Amino acid sequence: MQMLAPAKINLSLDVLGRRDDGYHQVSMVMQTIALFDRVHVEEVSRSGVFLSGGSSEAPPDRSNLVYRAAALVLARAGRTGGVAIDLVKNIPVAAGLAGGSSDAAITIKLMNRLLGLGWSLAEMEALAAELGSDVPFLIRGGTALASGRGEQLTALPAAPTFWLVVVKPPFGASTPRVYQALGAPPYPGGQHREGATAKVMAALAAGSYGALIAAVGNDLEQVTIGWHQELQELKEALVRHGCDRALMSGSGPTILGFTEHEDVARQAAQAIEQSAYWSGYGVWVAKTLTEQEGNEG
Ligand SMILES: C[C@](O)(CO)[C@H](O)COP(=O)(O)OP(=O)(O)OC[C@H]1O[C@@H](n2ccc(N)nc2=O)[C@H](O)[C@@H]1O
Ligand SMILES: Nc1ncnc2c1ncn2[C@@H]1O[C@H](COP(=O)(O)OP(=O)(O)OP(=O)(O)O)[C@@H](O)[C@H]1O
Repeated sequence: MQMLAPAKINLSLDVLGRRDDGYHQVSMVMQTIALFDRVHVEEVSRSGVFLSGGSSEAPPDRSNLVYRAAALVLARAGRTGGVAIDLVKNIPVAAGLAGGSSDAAITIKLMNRLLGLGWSLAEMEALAAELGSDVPFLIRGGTALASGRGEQLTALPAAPTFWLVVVKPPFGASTPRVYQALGAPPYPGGQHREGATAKVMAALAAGSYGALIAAVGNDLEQVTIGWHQELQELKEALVRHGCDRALMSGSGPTILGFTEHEDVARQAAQAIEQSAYWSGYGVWVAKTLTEQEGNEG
């Protein structure tokens, strides 16, 4: 039994404050996109979790979120049997695209089905929250509002379909380091400014791509782009090559170019790929997914 695990992007990421437990209070609009890892699971006679595949940056050992998700499901379900899992990585690692979180979410969904556990989506989301803040959203995917530390979800109207040029620099960004560097409020821009999330939600309610790309924003950009000025240049290059807007995803360092047109996305992607200046940068083109499309994957 296998399923595709989609990458996620943040259409907005407002950091509202720092909590006592080391996390930050956030309000963000999350969206899945058609850039996928693949997870294959089957039952085996030996007990335990047997993981293969992965990549040099996400090796198939006990540190892998797929391993941790599978072990958690077996323990919580009280099963003594075993599963063999093969992971094919395509989503870049430590990129701000929540690849590991998506692999973990899909592992929970696959094992729920394979082992006939009968858990509801809400039950799976609760289990997912034990593995990371982004994991619950990836149980359903599509377009959703995430609050709390990112684990409290509210469904939103599906975003109008659009295309993304996804550019991953040849370096990663550590999510805890980025949040730590942001520190406590007040943040530049003012503590009581209207964040991007409210504007993105209004654009989604209106079904307007134009309003949406005017509204997108990410409070963590200032940290990661502050460390890597070339990311600002990359944003400008994507707009120069035809994208309507460019934004960092999650804690970065991946930069997204937004366009309604597949051909514009492919041309912009090709321009970055062929430029010696951006050598070593990984480039993908992906469209947005609805919850329904994610489930078919
Ligand atoms: C940047 C985002 O990907 C945006 O969607 C998420 O906010 C981060 O989600 P994630 O990678 O699943 O994060 P977790 O694995 O839960 O947390 C990793 C670390 O990031 C920091 N962290 C994470 C989420 C949050 N709301 N506040 C935080 O300060 C904490 O230091 C935490 O120990
Ligand atoms: N299956 C996996 N895929 C990717 N990374 C994994 C996996 N399992 C464990 N990891 C570890 O988790 C870290 C973060 O991985 P991931 O690719 O999900 O980060 P990210 O794209 O920055 O996510 P986020 O947007 O949630 O911050 C990696 O540095 C890696 O060591």
